[in-house]
Amino acid sequence: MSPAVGLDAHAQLAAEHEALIQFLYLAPVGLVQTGIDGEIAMINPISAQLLMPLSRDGCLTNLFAALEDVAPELRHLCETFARPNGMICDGLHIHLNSGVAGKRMRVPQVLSLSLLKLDGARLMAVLSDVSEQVRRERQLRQSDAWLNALLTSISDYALVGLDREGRVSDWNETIARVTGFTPAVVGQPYSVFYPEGATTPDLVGDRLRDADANGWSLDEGPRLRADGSQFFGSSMISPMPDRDPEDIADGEPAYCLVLRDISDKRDAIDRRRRSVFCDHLTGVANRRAFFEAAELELNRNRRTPRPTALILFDADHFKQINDRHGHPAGDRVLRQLGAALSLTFRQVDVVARVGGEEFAVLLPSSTLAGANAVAERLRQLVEGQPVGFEGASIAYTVSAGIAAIGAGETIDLDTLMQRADRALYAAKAKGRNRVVCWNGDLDAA
Ligand SMILES: Nc1nc2c(ncn2[C@@H]2O[C@H](COP(=O)(O)OP(=O)(O)OP(=O)(O)O)[C@@H](O)[C@H]2O)c(=O)[nH]1
Repeated sequence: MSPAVGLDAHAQLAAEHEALIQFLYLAPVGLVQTGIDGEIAMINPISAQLLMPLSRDGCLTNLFAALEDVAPELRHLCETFARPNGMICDGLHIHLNSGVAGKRMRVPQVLSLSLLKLDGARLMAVLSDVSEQVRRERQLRQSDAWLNALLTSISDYALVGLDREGRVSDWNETIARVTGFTPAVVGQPYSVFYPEGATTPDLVGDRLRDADANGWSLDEGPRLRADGSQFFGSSMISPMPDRDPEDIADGEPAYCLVLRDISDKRDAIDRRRRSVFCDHLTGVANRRAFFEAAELELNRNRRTPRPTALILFDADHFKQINDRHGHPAGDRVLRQLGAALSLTFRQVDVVARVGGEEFAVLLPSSTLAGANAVAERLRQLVEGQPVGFEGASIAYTVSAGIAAIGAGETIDLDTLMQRADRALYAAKAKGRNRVVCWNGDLDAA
């Protein structure tokens, strides 16, 4: 090798060494190069900052000595490392609180140390402050422990995570305890906990929107266990706190459903509800309950367009029944009609007595044709079932008028009621004991 070439190579080596030193100094982690006995040959500023609080006399000359109080095993670990090079320890957590004075915030509490044997004479240590990460992990473990304690100790609540579409996002013991459902329930809409007719896909979505708008949505009524048996329950849905809907991936929990078995409170709840919202004679909803429910449904309808139908039923020649058999007999007929309506319509339909012998039924998510079919079934049922009263058999019939809101149509409740009323009037005019659906011609007539 000529002297000139040797000089060039030497200069290049020196430059590379300089660049390496620069890197070590600027690296975002603590780096310390030591001899095999821990004597420090090079230390970058971050390491110095992390290790200085550990130094007893204020000078850092030996890594093992600096860490003696908090990681006394380190020296022995290196001495017994037999291989010529390799990783002596990787991400060893060194807890500083016990040996180091000053536990104020910002003073590192936990260091992570990786120690690499470079060759027979040199070690390289990589140090970082992982206090925050360890604190978060501990917090997470504590929250998990709390949650587990809750999940194992509560017996009459089921805590169900729901995804953005209202599907069960994960399973836990409380779901099994209250409903008997296995992990196979994951991915199913939460209506799986409702008996048939107690909710519809539209209502499932409505409750989620209500929870978004108001912070929560509560409903009470019959609930279903996995074995098909029912219980009286309350369902409270609330959006997961502090979660941006945009950030929630498919299948991740977006809502929390608290399903509670309140069978023991059913009587009290029923009594309270009946006294405010039920018609005292027939037990179906009263006028007030009907108009409240109908307004609510039409508001939902405006937000999420879908068909909704309204049927008005009126007992035919009811005055004659009263006149011929007496008022108590008339009352019996009205009670029987209320019961027949409750049995014929779904639980999501609102059956109400809105006048003396007039009943209204609001059918969410139903078309005119669908409502017509059920109204006709009810008409035939009444016609074929005379009411027994004090030895007399009282045959009677009903007439019905139906109006509906098509998906995307916006009609207010007054207009809907007027249309159903006109259809009912037409049914009476055509001879009674029939069902008539509203159409534009009725308005003209
Ligand atoms: N028993 C009983 N009768 C009632 C009650 N409320 C209203 N009525 C009676 O229902 C009858 C309604 O009579 P109308 O409005 O003339 O109607 P209708 O006889 O049914 O004749 P159409 O409706 O035209 O077929 C009246 O006689 C009322 O007194 C009630 O709670 N109990």
